[in-house]
Amino acid sequence: MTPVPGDIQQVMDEADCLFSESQIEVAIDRMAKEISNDISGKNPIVFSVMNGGLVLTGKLVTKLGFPLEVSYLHATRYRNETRGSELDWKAFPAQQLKDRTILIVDDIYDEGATLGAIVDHCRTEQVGDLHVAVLLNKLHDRKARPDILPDYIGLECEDRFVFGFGMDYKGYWRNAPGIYAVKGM
Ligand SMILES: O=P(O)(O)OC[C@H]1O[C@H](OP(=O)(O)OP(=O)(O)O)[C@H](O)[C@@H]1O
Ligand code: HPA
Repeated sequence: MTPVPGDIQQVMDEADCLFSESQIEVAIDRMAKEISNDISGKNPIVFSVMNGGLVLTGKLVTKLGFPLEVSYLHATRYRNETRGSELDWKAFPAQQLKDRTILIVDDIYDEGATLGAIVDHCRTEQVGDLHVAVLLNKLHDRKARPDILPDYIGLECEDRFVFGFGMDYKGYWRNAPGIYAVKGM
């Protein structure tokens, strides 16, 4: 058996809980209502931004009571680190995006470079109608593309490294049911 790295359990034990599971559920319910008002009846494709968007996407789509397709894309720039670097496109959307209504779903809007690249790709592919949903907006003045703001934001947090509900600490704790901040970060 490959052991879990030594600091992983300790990070959870010492973390500050920023949002509980029930607070997150309330936020997702609100997002689902807002999204339904905007794209119900538009035959959208919902793209989960892997890996972080996985948990929110799963929760969110069960609350959208109209026909839609679910798919994924994978753009990553943190690679299990706590600082982002250059963006690596691991999987572009497989579908034709031209003239489609698209909903991009991700866990966190931090510096925004990831979302910026995804929006640029969607525009290049001439999507019809583009919407972006994120669970968490991290509040700071380092946004790479201040012109791009997600249409649907679940919660806002202070400028700390967070994990849980899709977000990882060194690849772990995406499965944590709340949102936590690493002690001292
Ligand atoms: O706003 P930014 O500063 O660009 O950061 C946000 C992005 O970073 C994380 O992905 P990550 O690169 O960790 O990939 P992963 O989800 O596959 O771990 C997160 O899931 C977002 O997609
Ligand atoms: O604070 C964060 N936590 C986890 N993943 C992230 N990706 C960007 N920012 C973060």
